[in-house]
Amino acid sequence: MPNLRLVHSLHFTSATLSATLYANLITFSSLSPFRKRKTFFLSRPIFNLSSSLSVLAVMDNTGGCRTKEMPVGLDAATQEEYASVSKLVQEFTDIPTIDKAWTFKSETADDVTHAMFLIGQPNLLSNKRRKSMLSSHILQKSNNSISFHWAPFPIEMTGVSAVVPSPSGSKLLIIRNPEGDSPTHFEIWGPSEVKNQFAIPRSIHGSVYLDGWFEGISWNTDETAIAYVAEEPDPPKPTFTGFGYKREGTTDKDCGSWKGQGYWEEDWGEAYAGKRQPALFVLDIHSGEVRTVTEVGRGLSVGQVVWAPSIDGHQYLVFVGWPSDSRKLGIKYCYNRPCALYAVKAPSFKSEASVTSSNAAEDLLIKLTQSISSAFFPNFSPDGKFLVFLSAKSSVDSGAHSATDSLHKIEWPSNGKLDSSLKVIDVVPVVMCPEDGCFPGLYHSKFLSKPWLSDGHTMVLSSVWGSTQAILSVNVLSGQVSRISPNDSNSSWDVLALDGNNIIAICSSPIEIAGIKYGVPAGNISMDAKWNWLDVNSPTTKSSEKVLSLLASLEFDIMKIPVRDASENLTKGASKPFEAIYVSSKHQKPDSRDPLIVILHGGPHAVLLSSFSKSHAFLSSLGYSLLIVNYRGSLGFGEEALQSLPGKIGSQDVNDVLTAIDYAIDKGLADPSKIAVVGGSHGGFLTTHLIGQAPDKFAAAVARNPVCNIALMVGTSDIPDWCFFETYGHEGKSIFTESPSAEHLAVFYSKSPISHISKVKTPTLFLLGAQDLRVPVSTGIQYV
Ligand SMILES: CC(=O)N[C@@H](C)C(=O)N[C@@H](C)C(=O)O
Repeated sequence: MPNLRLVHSLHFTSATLSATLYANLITFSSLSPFRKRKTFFLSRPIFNLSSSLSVLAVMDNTGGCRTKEMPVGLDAATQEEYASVSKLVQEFTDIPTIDKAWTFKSETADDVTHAMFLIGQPNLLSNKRRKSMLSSHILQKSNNSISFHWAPFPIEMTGVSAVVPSPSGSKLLIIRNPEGDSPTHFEIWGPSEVKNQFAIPRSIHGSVYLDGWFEGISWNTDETAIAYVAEEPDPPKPTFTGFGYKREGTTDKDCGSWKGQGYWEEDWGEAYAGKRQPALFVLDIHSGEVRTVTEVGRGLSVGQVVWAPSIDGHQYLVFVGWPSDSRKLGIKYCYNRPCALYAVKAPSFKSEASVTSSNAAEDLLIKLTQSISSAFFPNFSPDGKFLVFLSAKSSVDSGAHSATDSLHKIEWPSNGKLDSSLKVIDVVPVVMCPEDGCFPGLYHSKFLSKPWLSDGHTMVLSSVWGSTQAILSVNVLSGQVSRISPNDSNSSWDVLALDGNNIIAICSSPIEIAGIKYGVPAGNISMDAKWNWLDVNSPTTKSSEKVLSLLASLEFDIMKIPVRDASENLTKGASKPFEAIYVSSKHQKPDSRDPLIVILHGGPHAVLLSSFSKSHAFLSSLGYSLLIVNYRGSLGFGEEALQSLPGKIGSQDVNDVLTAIDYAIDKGLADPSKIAVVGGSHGGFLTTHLIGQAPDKFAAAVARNPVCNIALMVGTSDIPDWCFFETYGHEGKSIFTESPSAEHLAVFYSKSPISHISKVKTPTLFLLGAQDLRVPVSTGIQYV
C-alpha cells in the first residue's frame, strides 16, 4: 500500500500555494521531462473554491516517510533547477490578462473611438491581483484600415472594486468595497475630476455584489441614479453583559460584555460563506441618498438589476430573483437553482410624500417570467421593445447543475399595465443533438451591457462551441444564430466590447497568449455577413522573451475521439465523438515521446476550453504533453451528450478518459509508461477513480479537492442534490432527500473512487482545501 505523508497543514493562499508547489515540490523521476529526478506538478494552481486552510497530502509508493522540512539535502544543481523553474512560474504568472473593455465615441472626431481596457495581473508575493487601466485611441483611416494608439503605461486602480461608465459615456462610477467595518465608497467621475463621492455606511448596506452572478450595477437613462445589488445590512449582534442578555446591539464599551454572532443565517454555500443576502438599492448621484427597494422582501435573493424603459411615465427596475423559501443549496456553478425576472417600481427621490403615494396603489412586485423555471441576464433592446434574457431551464428542469441554455424575449409594453401575463417567446432553443460542425447550443454566454449591433435587433455574444469559445451573432427577431469568429479557428474567442458594428475581441489558444482582434463586418450586417478579423498590436502580448520562445516551440490540436460504447442504448447525441485538446512540443521525436499529463475538468457539466491557461502553458513549456479531455457530459456538445452522463459517473466518464488516452497512444502521441492524470473536484473524482480502476496506467496523479466518497460528501456538502442527480441520473432529482437511507449510501459508495481504493498504487499528490463547502476536506482525508 502507498504511504501517506501529510506534507503541510498551513494557511496557504492560492497564489503562494501555486508558487511553492511549482517551485519546490519534489519528485517523480519517471515523469520529469527535463532531468532524471523527481518533480511534482499541479493541474490548477489557483483553487477555485475556498481554501485558505489547506492540507497537502502525498501518497507515495516509496515506503519511506520524509521529515517535515522539505525538500531536504538539495545539491547545488537541484537548487539551481528549482530556482529556474520558480522563475519560470513567476514569468507565466506575470502575464497580464485583459478582463474588460469599454469604448467611447470621440466628441470631436467621427473617426476616433476611445477605449479603456481593464488589465489584471496577479501579484504572487502579496497574493493579490493588481488591476490597472490602459487607454487607447482607435483610429479609422480613410482606406478603412484601423490603428490602435496605446497610452504609454497603464494606471493602477488601487482599491477599485468596480468601474461602470454611464450610458452616454460622460460619467464614470467607481465603487470601492469596504475592508472590515468601513463604508462602501461610490465616486462619480467626470472627464478630469471626481464630481461626487459618497460613503455608504454598513447600517445601510454591506459590500456591493461583484461576483458575476448576483452582481448588477445599472445607470438610469438620464444618469441621475444608479441601481445596484449589495449585501443587506449587518443585523445587530446580541450582547451579553453582567446584567444578562441584551438582544439589540449596543454601543457601550463595556469590557465585561461578550458579543455573540446572532441568529444563524443561511448563505448560498461555497464562495458565499458569510455573505449576507443580496438586496436591491438605488443611489441618487447628486444627493448621495440611498433607498432600499423594500418591496422585494427577504423571501427573494436578488441580482442582475437593470433599469427598464418607462411605462406610462413610470420607472421600473427589472431584476432576477432566486426564491429561498426552503433550504438555500449552493449556487456557485449551479444553474439548476430556479430563478425568475421580476419588475418593481423604482424608488423616487423627488419627495417622501410622492414616494409613498406612488407605491401605495400598485402591484408592488411583478413576476415577469411565470411560465419558465429560469430567467437571468435581462437586457433591453435599444428601442426598448424587447426584454431579452437567458434561461437555464434545461438545468433546473432536469437537475443537472449546468446544461444547455436557451434565449428568450418578452415584448415590453410601452404603455398600459405591466403584469405577469406577458408572453415568454423562444428565440434560441436548447440544441439536443447538433449536426456535425453546426451550432451546438448556448453555453455560459454572458451579455455585454451594450451587446447590440446598429440594426437594433442583433446581439453579439460569446458561447462555448465544442472545446472552443466562439463569438456569435443572434438575431432576436428571427432567432438566427451565426458564428462570426472564424469557422476554421481552433482558438477561443471572446467579445470585449463593440465599437459601433465593429467588435473588439480577444483570441487565445493553449500556445498563444490572448491577443486583441478587431472584427469588421464585410458589407451590410446581415446574418450572412462575413467578418474580417484584424490583428491588433497590443502591449499586453509582449511577454518575456523566454515565455514567448517556449510557447513558439509548442503546437496543439483538437482531436475527435469516437466513443467506445456507441452500440449501447445511447441517444444519437451521446454516440457522437467527444473531444480532447492535445498540446505538445513541435520537436518531439516519434521514438521518444514526452511524458503526458491528462487534465480533467470538474463539474462534471463544465468544459476546458482551448483558451490560454497559464498553468497548462507552464506545464507544456516544461516539456510535458497535455491531453485535456472533454468527456461526454461536458458543455458545448448539445444536450443529449450532456445528459448521457448523470447516473453513469465513475463509468462512462472514466471510460471516455481511458478511450482518449488509448487513442493518443495508438496515434503515437504518448508513451504508455509516462502518463500522469490531474483533476479537481469532479475532475479529482475521475483522477482517483482512474488510479483505482486502471492502476497500471498512471505513473503519477494529482487530485485537488477530489470527490472520493459521495456517501461521505452527501452529508456535509452544500450541494447534496448533486450527489443524488449524478449518482442516480434523472430519477435523482425526484428521490433527493436531505436524509439519505442506508441503501442510498451504499449506492453512493459503490459509485465512488473509494470503492476501488485497494487497487491503488499510483503516487498521488492531494491538494485539499480545508474550508471547501462543496467537496468537504473529509472525503479527501478519508481516501488518503
Ligand atoms: C457543481 C460542482 O461544483 N461540482 C463539483 C463536484 C465540481 O466538480 N466542481 C468543479 C467545477 C470545480 O472545479 O470546483
